[in-house]
Amino acid sequence: MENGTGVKKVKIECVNISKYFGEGKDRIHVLDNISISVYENEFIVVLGPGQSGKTTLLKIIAGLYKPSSGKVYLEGKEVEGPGPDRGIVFQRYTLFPWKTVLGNVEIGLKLRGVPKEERRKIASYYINLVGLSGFENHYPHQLSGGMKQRVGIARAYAINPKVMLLDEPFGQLDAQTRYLMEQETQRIWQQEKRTVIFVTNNIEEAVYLGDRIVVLDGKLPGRMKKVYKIDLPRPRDYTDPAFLELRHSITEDTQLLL
Ligand SMILES: Nc1ncnc2c1ncn2[C@@H]1O[C@H](COP(=O)(O)OP(=O)(O)OP(=O)(O)O)[C@@H](O)[C@H]1O
Repeated sequence: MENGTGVKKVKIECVNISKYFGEGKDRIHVLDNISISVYENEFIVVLGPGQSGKTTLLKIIAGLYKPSSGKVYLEGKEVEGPGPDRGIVFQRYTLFPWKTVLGNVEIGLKLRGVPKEERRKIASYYINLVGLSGFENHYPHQLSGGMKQRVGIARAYAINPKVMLLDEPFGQLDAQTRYLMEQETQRIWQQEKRTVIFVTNNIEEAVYLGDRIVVLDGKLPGRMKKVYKIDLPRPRDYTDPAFLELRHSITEDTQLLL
């Protein structure tokens, strides 16, 4: 995170982001004055209950929505639309059903005109990183939910984005698979550091993964309620007393909201 001079480099900066949808009496105020600086290689978790504007915030950072006011900067440059410098993993599986695992992971590289041999090499590396070696020629319908999200993560990594944006990627998985995927996410991130913004409504997941947790208020418009710094060593352990204590105190702090 530090650049050798002890100064942390800001990767993403959200400045006074507010967002409204609709007009007149149908106008909904979804986000209010959100400001966050995310440092290089930091793992930021945005934690909030359903309908607190988390996905909207992520889509604004992705450039898929424009903020009603405020600005997002990536490495100091204003975000004006989507781009390959941001890799996105959504809650719902967004794989192409007619493409194999390899085809799905390669797609971003193919679109950028990376030659076949090179893209195969890059895709194979990331398929291996997410633990799917041997499944290159499988189609999405042959994969479990956890495996599909692994493909989504490999695909996002393969384009070598500056920032990874993950929107409740494990929200659809059963509890067991979710734990496994959280552990895998931590392992992958420790192996291949990236700046990550990870959205969830799950406190335990937030404490397990985050360097910092940004808590959004429970009712619309989403406002920043509190920011926690999580200094627990990695790999983290769900049963470690320090982990449980933090989880407990964040739950107590936010129980009216979550
Ligand atoms: N494209 C849109 N058009 C109109 N309203 C929208 C749009 N996207 C989001 N909203 C409004 O914003 C509110 C918050 O949605 P958002 O998906 O950002 O919240 P969230 O915290 O991610 O919720 P969840 O955890 O349930 O996915 C929604 O209730 C909806 O009213």
